[in-house]
Amino acid sequence: MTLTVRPGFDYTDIRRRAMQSLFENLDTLCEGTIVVDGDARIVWINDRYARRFGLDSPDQAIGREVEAIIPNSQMRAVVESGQPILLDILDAGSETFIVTRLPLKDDDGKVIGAVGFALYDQSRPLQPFYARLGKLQQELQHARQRLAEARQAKYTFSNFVGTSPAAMELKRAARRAAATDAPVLLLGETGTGKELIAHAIHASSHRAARPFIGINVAAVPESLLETEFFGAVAGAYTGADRKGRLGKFQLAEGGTLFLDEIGDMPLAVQSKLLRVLQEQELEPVGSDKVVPIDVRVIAATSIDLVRAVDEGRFRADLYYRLGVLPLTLPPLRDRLQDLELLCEHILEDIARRNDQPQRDLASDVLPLLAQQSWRGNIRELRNVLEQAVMSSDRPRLQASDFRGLRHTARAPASPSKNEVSSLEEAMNRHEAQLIRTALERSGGNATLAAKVLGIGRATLYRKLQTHNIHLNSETQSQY
Ligand SMILES: Nc1ncnc2c1ncn2[C@@H]1O[C@H](COP(=O)(O)OP(=O)(O)OP(=O)(O)O)[C@@H](O)[C@H]1O
Repeated sequence: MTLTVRPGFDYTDIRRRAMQSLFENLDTLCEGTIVVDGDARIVWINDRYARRFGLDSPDQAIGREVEAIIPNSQMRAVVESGQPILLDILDAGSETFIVTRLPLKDDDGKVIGAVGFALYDQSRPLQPFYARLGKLQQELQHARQRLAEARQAKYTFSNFVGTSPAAMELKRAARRAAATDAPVLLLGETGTGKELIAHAIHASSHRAARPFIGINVAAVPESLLETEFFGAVAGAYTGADRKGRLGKFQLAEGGTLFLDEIGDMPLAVQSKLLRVLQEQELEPVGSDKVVPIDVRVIAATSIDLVRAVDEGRFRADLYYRLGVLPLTLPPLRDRLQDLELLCEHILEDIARRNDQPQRDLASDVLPLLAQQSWRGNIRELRNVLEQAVMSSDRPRLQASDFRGLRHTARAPASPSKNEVSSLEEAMNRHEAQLIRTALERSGGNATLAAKVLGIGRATLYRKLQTHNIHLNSETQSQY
């Protein structure tokens, strides 16, 4: 067809010249030019490109399948699909090219081949972009790695120090829980190691390679809790921001979500959480689409959850759902047998963190520590040891370095209200109970138990006989 839109101008000729000039310019300016036929066999390749791929002359390439000369070539894909690849990176062994590939069509529009131009090699004009890209990629990789590390479990069961029967039983039960996928409810006073055990359960579960995400329910303002948990789509007004954001459930996908202080969760959020746990899917705030989730939940609380249920502050159905595997962490005062080991472990940690030699404890310190009530449990023990380390230069800490700790025996438990008996009988029973408790808490160490009770060791042995209390051979060997 001859176009004569404007007299004196042959548009077909101009188009032909434009194409020819484009081809010739690209051929001269480019690192390489290649033309293949409908079977992706090389019809033409320029000198420079042929040499790049180890040929002495372009003739050696003619008629051969393009991949035989350029192993990663995508020319066949262009021939087969008829679609251009306008910008791509061709990895050619030690070199990388920016390439463009166009299909060649006959007058009927049938694909009869393709032409490819290697625009630049990376050592030339794109070098600054490559450098920048490489740097950004490296930064991204580091950031991803840091994030992945932050989302890994920080502790394993080996970090849970303790060999007392109570600690061993807890670890056994927690290991059993780790082998299942059921929700776990960690109960216990503050500082007993609930968070540590949550990490350890995740670390030895089949989800270990996936994220561990923790959230302290009590620390998040009520108005933000829903978004924090379930996320929000862009545009949903959540009081925090208008941008969409992922919730902790989505961040924990495939892994474990640790809900600390679950007892502080408002009732409205409890209902939504229950639905999510039941349905295994959630709706981000402001969205009408459900997102399936695969997350194992470990919840923890230091409040009396049964009482919260009785008082209507915590949903009974959620309590049962979360409490499939309840684990109660023993308070420190019920495992004083572990006191020495814990102190050693904590003092070692303090020394490592401060890059100082490790301190140890004089013989009068453990009995003093054993007398404390430890309401803050191991966290409080750590604080007390840290303070003593800071306030003293002695390599062996003395009782006098523990200012603020009092030498007082803790109040004994009160006898049951239902018991009615003679005073002598009650006193005897009470004394036996006190001795048993002291022995239990001092891990069977009679010297420690005698100190806690404020009596001599000989007196203790006499009383053991009177009350027919036996020491097993394992604990006797420590006296
Ligand atoms: N058995 C243990 N062995 C060693 N360290 C422990 C042990 N239990 C707790 N700790 C340490 O005591 C501190 C408090 O533990 P953690 O935060 O796990 O307690 P928690 O029960 O979750 O407390 P809270 O209820 O206040 O959140 C941490 O530094 C933890 O590493």
